[in-house]
Amino acid sequence: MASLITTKAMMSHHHVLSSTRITSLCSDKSIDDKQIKTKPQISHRLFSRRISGVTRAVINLPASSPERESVEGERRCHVAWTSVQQEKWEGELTVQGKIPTWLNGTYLRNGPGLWNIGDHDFRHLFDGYSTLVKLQFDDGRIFSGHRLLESDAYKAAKKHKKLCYREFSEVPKPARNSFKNLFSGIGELVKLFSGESLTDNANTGVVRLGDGRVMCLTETQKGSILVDHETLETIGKFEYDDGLCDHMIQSAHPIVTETEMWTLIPDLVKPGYRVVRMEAGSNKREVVGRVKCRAGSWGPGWVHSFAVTENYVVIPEMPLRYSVKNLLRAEPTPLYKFEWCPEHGAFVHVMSKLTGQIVASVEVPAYVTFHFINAYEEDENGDGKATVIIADCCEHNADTRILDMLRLHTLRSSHGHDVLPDARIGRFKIPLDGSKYGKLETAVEAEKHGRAMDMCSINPLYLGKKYRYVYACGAKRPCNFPNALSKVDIVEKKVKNWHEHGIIPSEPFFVPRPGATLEDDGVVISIVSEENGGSYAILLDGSSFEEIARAKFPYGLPYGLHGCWIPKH
Ligand SMILES: CC(=O)/C=C/C=C(C)/C=C/C1=C(C)CCCC1(C)C
Ligand SMILES: CC(/C=C/C=O)=C\C=C\C=O
Ligand SMILES: [Fe+2]
Repeated sequence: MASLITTKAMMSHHHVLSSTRITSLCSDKSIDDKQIKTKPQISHRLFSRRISGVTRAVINLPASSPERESVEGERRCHVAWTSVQQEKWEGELTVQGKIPTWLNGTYLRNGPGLWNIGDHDFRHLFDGYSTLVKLQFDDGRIFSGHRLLESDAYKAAKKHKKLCYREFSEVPKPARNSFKNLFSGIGELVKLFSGESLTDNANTGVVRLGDGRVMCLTETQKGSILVDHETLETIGKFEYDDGLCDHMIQSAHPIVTETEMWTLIPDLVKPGYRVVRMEAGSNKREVVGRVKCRAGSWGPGWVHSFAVTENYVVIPEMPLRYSVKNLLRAEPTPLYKFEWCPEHGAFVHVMSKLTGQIVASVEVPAYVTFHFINAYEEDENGDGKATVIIADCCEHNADTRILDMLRLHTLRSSHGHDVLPDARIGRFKIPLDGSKYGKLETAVEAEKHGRAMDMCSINPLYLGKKYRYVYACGAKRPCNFPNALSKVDIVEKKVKNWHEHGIIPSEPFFVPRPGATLEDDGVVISIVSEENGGSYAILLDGSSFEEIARAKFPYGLPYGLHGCWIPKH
């Protein structure tokens, strides 16, 4: 059987893994002929298909695969939007350059990596099944691997060869029998509001909790799943022990420190958000306070992420709002489960972490953001009392088109075309003096980072504090998706960009050097999908933003979303 896994990788992963644990379909030398014949077939039925109009990259397919023949001569789509071809792989990567000796630990990245079940192709980037990728840095070497997360949604899809749970844009097909339909329609409604039909496909983020547990997340509360960061095995659901789960949804990006976790739980019935805190080591979230939405009876604003300062929680109320009407629709609307209601205002609320009281609630210009970057308190009078909250986010110029640009068909068919809507670093200024209005300004001229801005990270030691550097995906135009890594100095308003032709890099993740005193003393890690179907991990110097090292994967990895760092103990 032809395999892309190089001999070197096959030999060297024995350094970290016992051979019995190597279960990759292509890399395991120990599997016998029978397994070789059956396993890839099972895998191909689930994983490998032609996509309408375009074809998946074929680089992972065995030379003899019938799939290879059927795709020869057709246009390939970028590997970033191509499903992984096997459930798991592990091996050592060959490093070019030199990994800093202090970089010991695991970078773990989550993201949707499988976008089809049987004959059914998913519609949206956010629908894909969670695929974890690890880069384990060990004394200058990198041991790597990927693995599909064993969520109930993925396991059911694999077993029944069809979609069984509601994903971001996909809804399982109702039963065919029309008599049954009436009852099943009511049943579906009940299942939606009980959360039963919602996905637990935790494909968005991954965090290391203060007690060392590693949790994958998405926007459904069921989609909080614990994993083993070394084997990438799924441990099981994170069981919240607090009775707050009837609220079904959550922010995909909790804010986690060594001692606690903060998150937001939107309330679809009485539009608002619960602000909750969970102590490290606990499974119990305590409600610190509640924010009532300003836009009256409309659904709460979509809250993918939020921000904190040292003393406050910054809660966005975007004009892009959850829509119960759209939630009930089987077919997606242009804005999926949301609706755009700028006429009802855009707001930002600020809550005291200590008392749960709202200390500011301001109207701001309309905005669209997935990701807050950071926030801090500014003391304009120099008397030690905060007068204004600064909150920065990746802002899409209040243009909701970005949500639909992330449809897989668009991503696959428009590579190289300049169709990516402009984005910027949006800076909210929220006065703490009771003013009605806050400001939203462009922090740094967007042209300097190619008018794309998303998937950000900062030095985690500056969380909630005055800071200077943002690492994010920017662009080298023309492009249909952020295709560069950018380091933005928001104080000096300077940008350093890193780009190679045809690439799609994932979130640049900053890891500080232990003992460093400068904010940008550290490295930036990203995983890059290449136009030729390959992929590599890249390490940039946090200060110069120049390449320090790279390590090629023996196969192409799709785009991924967010990552975390787990230091070696
Ligand atoms: C990948 C990513 O960034 C976002 C994923 C969001 C998901 C899976 C949202 C799912 C939802 C449902 C399945 C129904 C309820 C609404 C909503 C939270 C949007
Ligand atoms: C990948 C993305 C936006 C890119 C646009 O420029 C958003 C991802 C959101 C979820 O994590
Ligand atoms: Fe996100």
